[in-house]
Parts: sequence; structure tokens; C-alpha cells
Amino acid sequence: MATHAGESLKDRAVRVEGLSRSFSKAGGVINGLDLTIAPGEFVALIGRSGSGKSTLLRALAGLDRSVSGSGIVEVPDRVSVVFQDSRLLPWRRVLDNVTLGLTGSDARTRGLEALSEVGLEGREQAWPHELSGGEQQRSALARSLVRDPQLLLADEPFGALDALTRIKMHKLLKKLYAAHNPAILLVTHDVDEAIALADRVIVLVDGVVGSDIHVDLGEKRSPGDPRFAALRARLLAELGVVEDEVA
Ligand SMILES: Nc1ncnc2c1ncn2[C@@H]1O[C@H](COP(=O)(O)OP(=O)(O)OP(=O)(O)O)[C@@H](O)[C@H]1O
Repeated sequence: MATHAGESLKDRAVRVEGLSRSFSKAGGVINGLDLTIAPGEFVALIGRSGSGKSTLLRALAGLDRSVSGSGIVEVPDRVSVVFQDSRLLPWRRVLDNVTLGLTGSDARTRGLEALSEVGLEGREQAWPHELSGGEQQRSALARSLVRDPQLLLADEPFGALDALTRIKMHKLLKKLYAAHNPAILLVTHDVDEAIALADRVIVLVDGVVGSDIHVDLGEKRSPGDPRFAALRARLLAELGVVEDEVA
């Protein structure tokens, strides 16, 4: 079974070596995968449905202890996870969700600061069901950041949002990333989201790294940029998608 040993990490936020995971005897989902992520690096993980993206993320999050497998997984001490749904506790107000588990006399202040950072000042006493889907995901981001993570694991965090809200959330994530600079592993189905946000895009194929591509497009990235379009075409081809089918 993989180990979680933050202490031995030095210049890396993630070190994975020879990771394997399988749910049945029929075959592996992750098949001897190697991966390193540098501190402060933003990596997007794409791959066809069933390629093992969530399984890998859960292995990094330490949420798969009952699954059979082997290999080395090292992550930092402070890891936060954000999912497609906010996972706010419905019986706790927003601020109490954000500060859940925090210790120290400044927990409330830190919670309020985090909510302000994600644009939710004034909503701290709301109940989760009173928030829109986008606001719930903002709360989830606040809850993850208030712990000052060295690594943020995000599994399709904007997948359930409409296109306009998703664009706003991209801007927010960029702002939070610039301010806090955790390493990020973002699982996404959205190739444009991956190119717009990440330093590196990894394509997972049959449970191993198929491609590992450095995104060299600078800060301001536009889908209208021919280099953006070329990278999109390459990634879609690697996913086995014909671009005309997507348009
Ligand atoms: N708890 C489980 N029990 C049995 N099989 C599982 C379990 N979780 C995942 N699998 C299987 O492992 C494979 C990879 O699943 P995983 O969720 O990691 O893929 P994914 O790349 O995240 O897919 P998607 O893009 O559709 O979310 C799939 O074939 C899935 O059916």
C-alpha cells in the first residue's frame, strides 16, 4: 500500500512512484504511475472517462486506504481537497463550515478573511442551501484555503456550474493561486479549462501518464490565440476526440 510521508519531501509537493490501484482482479485502474509536482506548480489532469483521474486524486488525498494497490505516494502535510459538489454540512452556517476543525483563537478571523477573499463577505451566517451552486463552490474554496494548503487537490470543482459561472470561478482560482501559491492538481474534463489555468497538462491513459505537456502561453491566455488552439487540437487528439465533433 502507498505511504504518505510528508516529511521526506524536500523540493517537491508530490512524489508518486510506481503507483498501482485496482478494484478487482480483472485489471488495474492505475498501472505503475510515476508523477512529481513541484511546490507551487499548477497541474491539470485530463483523460478519457474511466482513465483513473479520480482514483489517482483519491490516492493523493489518502482517501483510498481500503483499495488494493502498491507504490509510493508522498504529499505535504497540509493538503486540501475540493470536489464537484461543495460538501458543505447543511446543518452548519457557511462560516462554521469554513472554520470546521480549525483550532486557535484566530479561527473566526481567518474564516472571515477567506470568505472575503472568495467574494462572500456578508454571507457568513447563511445556510448552505441559501447559496447558489457557484457560491457553494466559493465556500468550498474558502474552506480549503483557510488551512493554508501546500497542495490543493481539485476533482472537477467547476464541472456542475454553468459556463458563465465557470469563467468567473476560473478568474477566482487564478487570483487565489497567485495569492497563496499552493501546488494544485486539477482534474477536469474541460481541455480549455486545463490550458487556461495550468502550468502543465497531464493526459492520463490507461492509468499511466500518456503525455506531460508544459503550457508555455504566459499569463494572459486566450482561446483565440493560435498556440492555444494548437494545444487544444493536440490534447483533443490525444483524448481521441475529433475537434469538429466538439464545435
Ligand atoms: N469504488 C470503486 N469500485 C469499483 N470500481 C471503481 C471504483 N471507483 C472507480 N472504479 C473504476 O475505476 C475506473 C476509473 O475510475 P475513475 O473514477 O478513477 O475514472 P475517471 O478518469 O475519474 O472517470 P470520469 O472522467 O468518468 O470521472 C473506472 O472503470 C471505474 O469504474
